[in-house]
Amino acid sequence: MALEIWGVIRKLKEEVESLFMEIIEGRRAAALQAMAGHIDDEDGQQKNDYYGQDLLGLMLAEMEAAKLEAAAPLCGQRRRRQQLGRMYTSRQLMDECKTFFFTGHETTWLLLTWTFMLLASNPTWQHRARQEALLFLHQHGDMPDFDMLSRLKVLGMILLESLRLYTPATLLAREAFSSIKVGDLEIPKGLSVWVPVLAIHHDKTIWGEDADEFKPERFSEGVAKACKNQMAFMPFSFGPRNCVGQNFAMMEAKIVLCMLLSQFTFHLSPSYRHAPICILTLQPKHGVPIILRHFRP
Ligand code: HEM
Repeated sequence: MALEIWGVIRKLKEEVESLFMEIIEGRRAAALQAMAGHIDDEDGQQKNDYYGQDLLGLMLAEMEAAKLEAAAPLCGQRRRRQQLGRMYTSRQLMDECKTFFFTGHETTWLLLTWTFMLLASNPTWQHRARQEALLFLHQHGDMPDFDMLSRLKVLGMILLESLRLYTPATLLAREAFSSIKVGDLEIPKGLSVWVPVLAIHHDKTIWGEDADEFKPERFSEGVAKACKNQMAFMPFSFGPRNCVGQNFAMMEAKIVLCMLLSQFTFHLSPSYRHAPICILTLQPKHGVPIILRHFRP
């Protein structure tokens, strides 16, 4: 049985990797074709956006630039690029794509899924969120920028409370590279340390007796005032390996919420069964069926 599972995992891994490789090679081929047809822009400068402006495009353009520089006589810039390790192989590029896809996709859909469940079960907060979204869209139109989105206070509080109660990444794993002492704890070299984020987010000694309740107002004056120790709120982790996509994720979630709240009301389907389970991330075992109704202001 165990061997069978490893076989399935290996097959899935190969499938995912060949899919990413196909995307990368497809992008490269399209860029080469575009370059062959149109080398210079109006100022006679070589264009560098043939690969596209998304993350994959930027990484491919950087790889190409590093390759060209490697072929040129050694200069300061070339040395700098090599120092920064930008001479990626296609395999490394594919690994980067995998990291971003898996860390960025599932976590964000889980944040949105749990937030819709919470709003559908809390009509008062749903109403407050919709009022804010409608006012925001009225003031800023369809193309809000990052600064504007950061002013969405009610939606921000709701998302933080959702990240606290149903944090997508339920635990953080680390390994001690050397023996250290943390408070009273002696941690020997090589020990695996798991930080139980979900349990910390529900700890009544930190958040109060209402720790299990949905109360976005606890974040009305920021994270520092919401609990006894602001390090206890860690949906995106802390330190040098924390989430590089956290601002992007919050921005994305606010845009999706604004758009849907302005057009629909949400109600939990009677078939909804509340069953969060941890499969690395915190997922609704039976999904979150929601009934949408067109909203007319
Ligand atoms: C609600 C959404 C998200 C949550 C809750 C989340 C959570 C986390 C957490 C807890 C970590 C640290 C893991 C650890 O320390 O072991 C992490 C790392 C990471 N996240 Fe996110 N993430 C989210 C969205 C995103 C998005 C949208 C992206 C990319 C666009 C992203 C990219 C990454 C990457 C690349 C890392 C690894 C950073 C490193 O190892 O240096 N995440 N994320």
